[in-house]
Amino acid sequence: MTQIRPRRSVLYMPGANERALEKAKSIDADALILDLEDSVSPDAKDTGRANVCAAVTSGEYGHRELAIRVNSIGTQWHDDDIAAAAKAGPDAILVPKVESAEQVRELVAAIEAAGAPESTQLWAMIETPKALLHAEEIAAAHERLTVIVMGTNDIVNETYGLHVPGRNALVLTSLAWTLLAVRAAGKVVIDGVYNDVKDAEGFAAEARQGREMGFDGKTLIHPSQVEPANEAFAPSAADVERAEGMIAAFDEAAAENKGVATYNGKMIEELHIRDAKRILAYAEALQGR
Ligand SMILES: CC(C)(COP(=O)(O)OP(=O)(O)OC[C@H]1O[C@@H](n2cnc3c(N)ncnc32)[C@H](O)[C@@H]1OP(=O)(O)O)[C@@H](O)C(=O)NCCC(=O)NCCSC(=O)C[C@H](O)C(=O)O
Ligand SMILES: [Mg+2]
Repeated sequence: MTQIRPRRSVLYMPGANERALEKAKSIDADALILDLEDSVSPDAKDTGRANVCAAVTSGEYGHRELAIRVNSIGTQWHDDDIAAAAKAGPDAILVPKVESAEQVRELVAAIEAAGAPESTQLWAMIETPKALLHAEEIAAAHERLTVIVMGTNDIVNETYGLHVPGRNALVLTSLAWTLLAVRAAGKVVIDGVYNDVKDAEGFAAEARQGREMGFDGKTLIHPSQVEPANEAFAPSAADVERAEGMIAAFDEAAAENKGVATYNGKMIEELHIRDAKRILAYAEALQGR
């Protein structure tokens, strides 16, 4: 079982917001996206860049995975962002609005040329119609690309859609499609943000929906969303108990040379045991968090 890295809660924060960067040291998110793109105004880009690089090199964020979201390819800030981020060496450099496998390969070459440490992964956002149509090639384009992040705000914007509870149109066109493409490439995929920071119920419903679809976690915009995201995407005590029971029942059947068993009246085969073991590995990875 490959090492599981929990990414239940992936909290964005504006790189120019020093209070948020400070507060994040005590927020129980699995990962932080230190943003230089949409949440940072043009006149604050240089300050944001300096802040996020200092945050990354401070070593004060404990187990939290740190990603720097740079500005997209072709913007006036992109090259300086890549150079500074590569030098700071975060766990990941997140690039928005990626639209092709060729761009992924160019980005890997750029962060390597800028001296990024081996440990710095590339994460890409899929958030435009062209990116969605190329999701499969993007996800499979390079082994250094390990995580895909959904940009649902930009997708709704670019498709002239509406933000509605249940995200019907988004689920059918963009979310399910990208999830399949990323899983086919054996990568990690994180769901988009929920914009109404005051609507805890709506957030919980959307986080549950993302969990049921198979997303690995959810990107967040406010600290109040962290705990409900952690709960939605982590195996519950009941999940762990069921996984242990399934494995025990299957082992008993296997001892009698049977390849199929039942647990609580439901059929279990090898594929169910693989998932049960993944759940136990995930629960173990969360121990001590
Ligand atoms: C949305 C906000 C602007 C709301 O901010 P504010 O009104 O300050 O919220 P609160 O007063 O409730 O804040 C309470 C305390 O929490 C701190 N805080 C708030 N947000 C964050 C955060 N994201 N990370 C860390 N800390 C945070 C406040 O400083 C308060 O602290 P204190 O009172 O001193 O204890 C704000 O939440 C915000 O800026 N959120 C992030 C916005 C962002 O990063 N947007 C970009 C990503 S979304 C996106 O682009 C997705 C994708 O590209 C797409 O296309 O979908
Ligand atoms: Mg976006």
